[in-house]
Amino acid sequence: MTIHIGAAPGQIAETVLMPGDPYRARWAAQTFLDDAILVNEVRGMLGYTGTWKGNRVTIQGSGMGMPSLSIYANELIRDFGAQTLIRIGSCGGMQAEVNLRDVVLALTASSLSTPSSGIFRDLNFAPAANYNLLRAAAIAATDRGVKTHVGGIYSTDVFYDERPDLTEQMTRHGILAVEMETAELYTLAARHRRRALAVLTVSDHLQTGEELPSEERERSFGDMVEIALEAAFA
Ligand SMILES: O=P(O)(O)O[C@H]1O[C@H](CO)[C@@H](O)[C@H]1O
Ligand SMILES: O=c1cc[nH]c(=O)[nH]1
Repeated sequence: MTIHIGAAPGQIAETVLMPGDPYRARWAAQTFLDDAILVNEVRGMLGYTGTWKGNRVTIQGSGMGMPSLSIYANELIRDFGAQTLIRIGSCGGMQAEVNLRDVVLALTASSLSTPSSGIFRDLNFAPAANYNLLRAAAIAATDRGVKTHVGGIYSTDVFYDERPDLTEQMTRHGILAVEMETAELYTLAARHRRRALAVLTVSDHLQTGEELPSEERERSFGDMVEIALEAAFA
């Protein structure tokens, strides 16, 4: 048990999927895991542990933004021994070819700052995915026939952005999508020698203003969860 995760020792699996939304953690556990049990509800940040094809998996909400994810990822790694951490999140498309429902596999995550920025100071550390997870996820997505993009994403601190110039620069430099957690997840994984990946679903588009209707989200998010599970145990 830690300050933010009430699970007993041994209740967290070595493989952890991390959605921002705790209700997505519950839905994914109930939909994809066998024998899922609730292992955390501190602050309503739900976590479940069960099995997928016989493999133990925990699905733990991270909350929104890098400071929140940083708390959960740190405790999962340092106190519960998590080895593989895969974010399953929504993102906003930033390129014309990145459409609603597409999956984005984050090769790298650029950011203006992360909770780890104080460590790097003026060094531009490049947070990057684990290659084996990324490759396995790309194969799983192709096998499922899901339109998938692999490339750089942008992890921002603010959803309501007052710096449109930053979005413009990111788009200009080929960044595929924006979300709010991956840069810190990849940085923590590098620091602690763990495997990390972000598998994202495009839920809206910054240039076109399109949004995925809520009733269609579940099917699209389902592809993302299964790609993450297949990559974790490839
Ligand atoms: O759908 P999740 O995983 O929460 O991810 C995205 O959605 C939230 C913003 O609405 C941020 O957490 C962002 O990263
Ligand atoms: O952080 C996010 C997540 C989804 N869509 C966005 O535009 N931003």
